[in-house]
Amino acid sequence: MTNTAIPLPELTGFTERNGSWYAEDIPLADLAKEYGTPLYVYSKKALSTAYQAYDKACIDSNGKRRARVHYAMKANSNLAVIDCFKKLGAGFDLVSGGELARALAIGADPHSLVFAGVGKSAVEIAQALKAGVKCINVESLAELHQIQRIAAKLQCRAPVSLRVNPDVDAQTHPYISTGLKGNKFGIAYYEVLKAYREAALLSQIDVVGIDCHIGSQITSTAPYLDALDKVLELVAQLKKEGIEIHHLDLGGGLGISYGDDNPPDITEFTNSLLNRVAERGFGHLDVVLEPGRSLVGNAGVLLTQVEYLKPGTEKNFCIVDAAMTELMRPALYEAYHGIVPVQAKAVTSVTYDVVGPVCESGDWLGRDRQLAVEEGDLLAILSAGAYGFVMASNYNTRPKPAEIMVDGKNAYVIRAREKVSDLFATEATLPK
Ligand SMILES: Cc1ncc(COP(=O)(O)O)c(C=O)c1O
Ligand SMILES: N[C@@H](CCCC[NH3+])C(=O)O
Repeated sequence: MTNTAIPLPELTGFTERNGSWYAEDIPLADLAKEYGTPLYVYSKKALSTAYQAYDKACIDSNGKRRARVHYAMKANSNLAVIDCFKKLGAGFDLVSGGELARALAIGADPHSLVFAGVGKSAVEIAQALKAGVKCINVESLAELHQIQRIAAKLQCRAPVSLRVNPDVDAQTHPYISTGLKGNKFGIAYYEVLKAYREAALLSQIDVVGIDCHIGSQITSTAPYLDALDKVLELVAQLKKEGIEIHHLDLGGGLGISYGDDNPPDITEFTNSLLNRVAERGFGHLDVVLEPGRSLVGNAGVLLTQVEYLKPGTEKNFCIVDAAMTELMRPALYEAYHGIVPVQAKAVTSVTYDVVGPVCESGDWLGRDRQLAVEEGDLLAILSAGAYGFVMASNYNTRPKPAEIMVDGKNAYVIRAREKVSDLFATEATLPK
């Protein structure tokens, strides 16, 4: 039992039965025994359920598709995860040449790829153009001209959307707000029309859409609707000027529940946005949605073993074998993740800070948690499917953990644990 005041998030693929936690039909303890810890475990059922919730709202009551999901793979780019979404019909939102390579490696249709990012390199722009992506989301005039030059050199045309910075407060952690005028992202609202006029005159540029993404872990629909209204005003003005937009990219950012957050339900949220687009008379536009976290966040847990219990006068520490190197969110954003013992134990519960072995006091995974645990027990850190493994590092020469996908009674290794020797295999000492 965890006696924290914060409730556990609602989970699809992970359940507690008679005091033991399962991933679908497999006890988490069996996975830890077979594959070791720390270990990322994902549920295929949870991925599919979240995707289907979006897809349901993307199709109107007459069976017409009004929006498409382009999964933002930065949240979790394991090939098995992105392949699962590809098979369900998703396109992808990419932010680097590396992510483009992943999409191509699973055979994604280039026309299902949107390439975003505030600082795309010339090499990445050329890679995207050569691959034939659906659209490059442009974040500055300087980048627009860079794309024009590269497309001229490659003798191709570049399909672009301009990313609008609507100056809307997404009411999220300041590090992951992207739609305020003080953020580095997008083109300032008052400069967007001018930028479109300029884009329309460039020989290699095809203006195909408009884009907006206001932040991440957003738990209310209101800021989306504010941003959407502002974007649609621009689309109307562009139409008057003869600049036709074909698609409207509303970005991602819908939050999940980590415990006591209360984000809107995926289908309701998507319906609110798409209904607003139709009400304002823009139902003819193709809508692109770029969710990341809301598709994968609650589809993954991080398993870790208790190494030592260290009682103290100020604090009691539960020292585990996972750290900020496996899950950086608490250290970076003071983010909360539910933590549960994988098998309930009849021992006294104590308030602990759950911390890792890394040499930083910021290396904590949970603070002030009531846990009934003994050394050697397993803990599951919940809601770790998004921005978990992808933000892992090798700090302290720690190998990155394995990732496992559970599908019913079956478990697959979708990434092997790194070997320590791989971590310095490309380094060399100086010649004598
Ligand atoms: C442009 C863009 N699209 C989509 C996303 C996905 O966001 P989230 O994982 O919050 O849905 C992000 C990340 O914030 C982003 O920067
Ligand atoms: N890494 C962040 C989200 C960043 C979203 C990408 N723009 C998190 O863990 O919450």
